[in-house]
Amino acid sequence: EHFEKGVVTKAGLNGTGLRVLIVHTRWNLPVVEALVKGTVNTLQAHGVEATNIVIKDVPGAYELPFASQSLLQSAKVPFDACISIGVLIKGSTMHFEYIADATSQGLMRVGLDTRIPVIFGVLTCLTEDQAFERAGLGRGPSKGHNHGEDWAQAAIEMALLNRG
Ligand SMILES: O=c1[nH]c(NC[C@H](O)[C@H](O)[C@H](O)CO)c([N+](=O)[O-])c(=O)[nH]1
Repeated sequence: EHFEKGVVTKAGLNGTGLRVLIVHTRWNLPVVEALVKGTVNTLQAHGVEATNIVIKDVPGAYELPFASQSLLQSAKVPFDACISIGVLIKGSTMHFEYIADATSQGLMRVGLDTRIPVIFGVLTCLTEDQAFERAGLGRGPSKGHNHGEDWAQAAIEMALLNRG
């Protein structure tokens, strides 16, 4: 295991044969698209076949819990993990706080209720720059780090743990 930016990744994660659902929002789409790309590339780099990655989109972060639950429960072939991706950027009202809290509590509940690991792939940013940096699109001296890479690894690790 090595320690990088607070993420402890496990060496040797093998995702071959795992089926992963990705649900992403359309709000702040350029950042979301970079996060989805980082997630898919990392899943495939760890052996998850492209045919085993299903990608669906919803309007915003508030829709992520319902859509994740609905898609997990209606799947003809069960998923081994779900990665729910969105980008919340603080505006001038309290809207951000309410959505961030509802979405994080909701996604936690979906994982526990469906017994399928749901990875919290929602960036809760105070500024646009924070969002770009956490998608590896940093516009300053550093490009930042694409958190989709971490979410993909967490999904594989949790799916394997859940398989027992
Ligand atoms: O995904 C987001 N949804 C946002 N709002 C929409 C919300 O997620 C729902 O789609 C909407 O409230 C309808 O349910 C955001 N802001 O309001 O700022 C945001 O930054 N990101």
